[in-house]
Amino acid sequence: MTGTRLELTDVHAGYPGRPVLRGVSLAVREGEFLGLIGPNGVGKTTLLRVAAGLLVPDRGHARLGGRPVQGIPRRELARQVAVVGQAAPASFGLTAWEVVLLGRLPHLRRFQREGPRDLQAAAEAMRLTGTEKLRDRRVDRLSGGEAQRVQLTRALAQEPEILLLDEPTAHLDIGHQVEFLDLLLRLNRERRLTIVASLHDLNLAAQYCRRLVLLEGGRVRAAGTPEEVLTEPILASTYGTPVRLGRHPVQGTPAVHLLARYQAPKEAVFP
Ligand SMILES: Nc1ncnc2c1ncn2[C@@H]1O[C@H](COP(=O)(O)OP(=O)(O)OP(=O)(O)O)[C@@H](O)[C@H]1O
Repeated sequence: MTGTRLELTDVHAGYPGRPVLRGVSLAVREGEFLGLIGPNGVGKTTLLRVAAGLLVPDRGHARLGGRPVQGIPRRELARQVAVVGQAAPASFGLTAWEVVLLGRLPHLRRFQREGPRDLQAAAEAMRLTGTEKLRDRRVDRLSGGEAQRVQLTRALAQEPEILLLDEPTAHLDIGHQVEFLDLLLRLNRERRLTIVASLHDLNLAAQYCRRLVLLEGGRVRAAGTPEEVLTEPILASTYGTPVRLGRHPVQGTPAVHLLARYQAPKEAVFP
């Protein structure tokens, strides 16, 4: 029996004049790979920010290993939780290697320089994500996908217990999407890294996550296995568009087919 790593209890959170989460409760078990899904603006990023201790809930609690996230000193929190956000943090002029080394900061004392152990962790993370080729490139001159892979590398160099990822595949081509998610799954299974990722691609979410949490209206609309959450009625009402559910031909996981609502008359289609 594995324990709960991260727990949100009746969390209400948002921004001045804009309540977003209105009573979200969820528990993430140790070694779990949880997918967070839901329409634009529903609060996925906000939930991840609360979990990372970057946003204080107005009501309710976020707990990490049973302790209130807000009470955990910053550096200690950063040794436990790594975040890969949608927007890369400002890193003007830094090379990929320098950005990856930033992941070691929580492990260093003030003014302490990186030692062999830190250099090794950074190099190992680059090897895992296949970003060695980008090592000496300036990150502000990388493509969106390359920059995203460097940010994951920084997060892995941090050697966290929990990885929180906000739309990690947003800028990636299909080859890199699969490579990225395969890597996450491998880290999850082989190193028991606990992962929470917000994902818009419901098919990828179904293929990679054993459990999904669907947000709607600031609350959890559905939580469970992909089969339990990805149903035609739930998706149609949450996303406001009809869908058809099928099966992935190889993995057997739910496959969501979108239905175009506009049918062009045949004669209007150019040869
Ligand atoms: N810093 C902010 N100040 C004010 N409002 C914000 C801020 N950040 C986000 N919001 C608003 O809070 C709501 C939830 O945003 P959030 O980014 O959590 O949604 P999301 O589910 O991650 O969306 P998406 O799928 O589009 O990335 C949105 O209406 C957004 O406009």
